[in-house]
Amino acid sequence: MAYRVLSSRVAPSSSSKFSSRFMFIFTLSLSFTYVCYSVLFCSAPVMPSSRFEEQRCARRDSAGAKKLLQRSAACTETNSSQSKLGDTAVPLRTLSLNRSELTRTQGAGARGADASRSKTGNASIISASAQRYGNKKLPNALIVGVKKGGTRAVLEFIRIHPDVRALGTEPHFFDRNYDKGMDWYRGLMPRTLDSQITMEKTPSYFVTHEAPRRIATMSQDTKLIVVVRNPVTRAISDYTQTLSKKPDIPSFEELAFKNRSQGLVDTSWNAIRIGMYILHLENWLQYFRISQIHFVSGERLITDPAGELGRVQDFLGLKRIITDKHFYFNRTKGFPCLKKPESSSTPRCLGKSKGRTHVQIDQEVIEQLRDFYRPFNVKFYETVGHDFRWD
Ligand SMILES: Nc1ncnc2c1ncn2[C@@H]1O[C@H](COP(=O)(O)OS(=O)(=O)O)[C@@H](OP(=O)(O)O)[C@H]1O
Repeated sequence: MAYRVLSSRVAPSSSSKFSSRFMFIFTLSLSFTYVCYSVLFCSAPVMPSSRFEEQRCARRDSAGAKKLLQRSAACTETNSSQSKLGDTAVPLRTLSLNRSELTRTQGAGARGADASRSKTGNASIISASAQRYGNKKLPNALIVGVKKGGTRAVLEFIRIHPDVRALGTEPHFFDRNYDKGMDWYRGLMPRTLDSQITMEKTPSYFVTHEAPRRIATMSQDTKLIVVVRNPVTRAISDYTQTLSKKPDIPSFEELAFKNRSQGLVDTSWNAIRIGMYILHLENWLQYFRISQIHFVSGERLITDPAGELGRVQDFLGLKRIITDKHFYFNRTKGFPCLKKPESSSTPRCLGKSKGRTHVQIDQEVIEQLRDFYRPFNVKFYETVGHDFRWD
């Protein structure tokens, strides 16, 4: 038999016994090493260690906004569970992108996507990204008045700030459209990142009796901005605007007085009533602390826009980014305008309806109206703690 032949041929000697034992032990230790190696390292690609996965997700996060959208479910789950555990090693971030990511990842395409910002002259990359990736939120700050005070200028200037996103049109939610509901209102808002402030301006809110209560119902933390201007000049500006639309209306004097010789002013005329600032302010103070309301001087907004905007930025808790270097005085317009923004080739002034030539009003009429407004102004200065020097 073959076995017998073989056995007889290879007779076991003591040295061969030793070598086969050695081979057996060597093979066994090799196998043991292999098993240990497999257990320790080879399973990693199948079930990655959480630390490895954290680092991988973190690397992906820092790779930018676009890649963020391609995040794997594993990354999301990892981060979610971390947030539950309060682990801050890899912060939980869904679509709230940080500034450096946005700056790095968004190029000319994103800039082009934000048409409205380009139009306003400072389509920052961050704002463009906000429009694409942020959420629509109810405003945290409102420019509530006053009509013809300079509200458009404040809105257009403050929205240069990368941490502000503003609705360009006046939504009139808290006066005319309140019955449309908060979801309708929110839907009008631009998308904002978590770090950004959402704003809108509707100057008629300041004189709408229900507006303060309604705004306080939305949020008692809403920051309010009121741009005030000499009430006499404001009334003339208001009248000039109405006249441009309806040339057949009575003269300013006829509308302003019930009886001019007796100096009896018609306070039922809106152009007059709006300028009685203290009366409207008292209504706001039923719902908001005075510290929640910031008053911009309409006069200084023209002579020193950077100074006024500096104070607005402070009030909103923003870094002072808008400074002198953003403005130039346009001689043709006769007003400060925005300098050429980085993303646009043209400087930008406000439209033709801002900074109109006023209708000529008799100096005596102006004096009579000054006298009329003086006590209201004095009370207003005392309440807000600032003398606007309209007298
Ligand atoms: N930079 C700049 N450019 C143009 N106009 C400026 C500017 N800053 C303030 N103003 C003054 O803004 C006044 C218009 O105010 P509003 O924007 O609040 O008007 S409105 O209520 O929205 O219709 C407008 O009033 P009028 O001069 O009577 O037209 C301006 O005096």
